[in-house]
Amino acid sequence: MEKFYESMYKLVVETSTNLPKDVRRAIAHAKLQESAGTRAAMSLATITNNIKMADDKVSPICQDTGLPTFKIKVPVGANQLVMKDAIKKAIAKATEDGKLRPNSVDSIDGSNTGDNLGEGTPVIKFEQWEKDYIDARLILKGGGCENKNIQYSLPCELDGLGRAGRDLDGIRKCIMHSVYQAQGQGCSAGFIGVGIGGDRTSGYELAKEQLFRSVDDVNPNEELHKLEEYVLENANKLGIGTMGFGGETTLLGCKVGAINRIPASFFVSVAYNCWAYRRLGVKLDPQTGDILDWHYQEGEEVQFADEVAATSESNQPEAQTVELTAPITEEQIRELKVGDVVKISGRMYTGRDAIHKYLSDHDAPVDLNGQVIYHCGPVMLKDEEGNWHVKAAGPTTSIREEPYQGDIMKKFGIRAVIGKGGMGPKTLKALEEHGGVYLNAIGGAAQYYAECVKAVDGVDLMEFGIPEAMWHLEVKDFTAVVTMDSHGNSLHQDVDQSSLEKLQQFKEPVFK
Ligand SMILES: O=C(O)C[C@H](O)C(=O)O
Ligand code: SF4
Repeated sequence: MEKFYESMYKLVVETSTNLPKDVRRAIAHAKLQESAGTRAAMSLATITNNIKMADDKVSPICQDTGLPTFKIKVPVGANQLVMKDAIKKAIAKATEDGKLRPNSVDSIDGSNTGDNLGEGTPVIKFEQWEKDYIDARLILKGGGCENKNIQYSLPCELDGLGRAGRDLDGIRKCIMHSVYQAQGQGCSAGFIGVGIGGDRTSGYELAKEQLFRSVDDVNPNEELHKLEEYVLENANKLGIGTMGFGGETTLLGCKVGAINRIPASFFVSVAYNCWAYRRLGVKLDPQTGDILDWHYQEGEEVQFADEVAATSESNQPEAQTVELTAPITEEQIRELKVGDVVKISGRMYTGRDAIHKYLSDHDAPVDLNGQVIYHCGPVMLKDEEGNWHVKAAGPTTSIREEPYQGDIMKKFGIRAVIGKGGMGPKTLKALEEHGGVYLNAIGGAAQYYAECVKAVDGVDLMEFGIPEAMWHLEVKDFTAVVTMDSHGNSLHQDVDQSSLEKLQQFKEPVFK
């Protein structure tokens, strides 16, 4: 097994940096559905540029490299303890090399272990089988989409769809609802794995297991196959679109599995995966640990080309492109409207969960008056001279900062926040009162945004760990879309409302 460590390192790096062929095809197909010049087309162009950049630089597709989860099938007699040790070593090395973000955080005191190793991380699950080779699969599922997983206990009442009973049609309603409730926050367009039955634990387990299926496989169970096709076709009529900006494609794949349940329980569990659907697998020699073959590599390879990700004014007559450099004035902010494209140059500060909590009851380490806060937890590497470099830096889900955001903007005079997925009514009200704007960046486009960062000028609050610290970034032409303005408009509120209306057309029974 002398090669097992090396093989696991390769698996981790490939999974984080090179999107599988089946996923690329689904994204390429989605891109064809969108009309040129729309926000959805612009987002998808950014996404495909980003996939290519990650390829070229062998760098993380998205900065959130998730909770590494390995599923390993072994022949009888294979030493699982040796494999576990080698996997942990490979994870620590990939973290040190900037291929994974240090993502293992103590749940009580918030400290980051720095190497992705810790109680419960990574997740490694072994299973014995009769075959004579090892099958190792890895999924890197980020937190934003993980937070959009949902479990239904039937019967239940669902927004827009009414009663979901204990039958195939009730299951159908739950799955349609799961796509609606995710909106754009899990970096749509997404993939869902659905587990029917089991208990709360095994139901979710089964849902995640579905994410290891190939995007283009055909479910051998005829009823489940029909359900998968139905959901894929109809979820795309909800109009949520890429990043929740509206558009033709909301869902890229739906896979459903079923296991038995006990009479009192009837769970439908949904695992939501973002477009950055990073899962790969290898077939290994059980003696040497050498890679014999890679999974998910069948079919055509889509190579995305560099392209200009632009919105044209013909589709959004009122929209404008505005260049901004901090410090920004209230007057400049009040001129912005939902739909405008903003290009930021100069300074911005990262701040996510720990920083927002900190700022709510402390002074800021820097003067934030007129400044821009970026909801981002980057992958950073320090060079030999002690200088920091950004390796991946896409936005994180902003709604988690909803309890703090408005108050913090007012307290420190912050004029713009950048994130993804939008924020709620409390922030919208604060933007109006204070003169602030919310800018939506393209979730998962971590290479694309890392390229906009020209220098790292400093860092504060490093005690929170790399993803949570306040990084001072010097950026050039950092592009994002105004989705909440200072006039009370929110694209997120509008898309949520219109998709709820569209969901209602799926109320009537389909599967008897
Ligand atoms: O943690 C992050 O950087 C992003 C997260 O995956 C998210 O989608 O919010
Ligand atoms: S930021 Fe988006 S693409 Fe990245 S892990 Fe989170 S949900 Fe996925």
